[in-house]
Amino acid sequence: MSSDLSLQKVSRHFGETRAVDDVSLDIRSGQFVGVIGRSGAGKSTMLRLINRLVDPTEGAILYEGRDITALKGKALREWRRDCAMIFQQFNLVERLDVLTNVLIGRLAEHGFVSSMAMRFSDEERAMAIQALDRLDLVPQALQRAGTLSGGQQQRVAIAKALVQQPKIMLADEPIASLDPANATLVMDGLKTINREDGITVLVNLHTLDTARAYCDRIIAMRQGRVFFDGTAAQLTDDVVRDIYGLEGLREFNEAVTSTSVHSSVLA
Ligand SMILES: Nc1ncnc2c1ncn2[C@@H]1O[C@H](COP(=O)(O)OP(=O)(O)OP(=O)(O)O)[C@@H](O)[C@H]1O
Repeated sequence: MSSDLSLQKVSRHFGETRAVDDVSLDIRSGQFVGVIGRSGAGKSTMLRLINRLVDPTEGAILYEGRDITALKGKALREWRRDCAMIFQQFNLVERLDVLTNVLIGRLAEHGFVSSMAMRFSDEERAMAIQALDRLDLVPQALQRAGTLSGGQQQRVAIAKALVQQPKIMLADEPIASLDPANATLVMDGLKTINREDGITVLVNLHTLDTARAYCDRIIAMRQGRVFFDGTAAQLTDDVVRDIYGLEGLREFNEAVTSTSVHSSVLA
């Protein structure tokens, strides 16, 4: 298949710490993949490796057969546009309005001068409004981003990522700071984009039932390694207990009761 993402024996060490340790994965285009694991398991580092925010110590990452770890300059900027990143803390400019924040997602397409002036075409504005509409945020378009709720801000971040017209969306704990209702809206937004646009989604999550509710495939990491890679149905409590021990199962279940979200898309 031509548009697969492939991690081949990828490791990233920070001093003595093996944040990601000999990970090999093939991710088919259009999959919705959840990455779970305890704090420090290597989830963020794995997403950052794919987006090239960090470079691997060893191994290769291929996309459509091309080694993206070798990209530089314009090619690297294009790769970062192709794999949009969403962060736990939204990464918006709070003093700017929502529409402008979304349009900032288009800057990778602009030259230096037009970027500095933040000049956008009518077509780009229409694209941004359409993205906001898909996330039910048109009424907030002219509001300052900092005045929105956390869940709304995260949906703005998704709209901003959408106007990049990415092939992959990497979401690093996108619902960790949100209440269950807002978490559901954000996960539903990601799922809709995945289904309607065929964008591959890789999302780091710390709750099992969110991963089970939304993901075609769940990857569980522990100490930088992949310990489980399968479907939600295969990730039974028994498997979780084998992977993380009784304490791990309890920890996940506690997280589930405090922040569980349920998919309205899948309902
Ligand atoms: N820039 C860095 N410098 C040094 N150590 C790092 C760096 N980034 C990550 N690490 C270490 O690598 C390991 C994996 O961290 P990572 O953030 O990828 O885990 P995680 O599973 O995403 O955890 P969390 O859920 O807490 O974000 C941890 O031990 C962390 O301290």
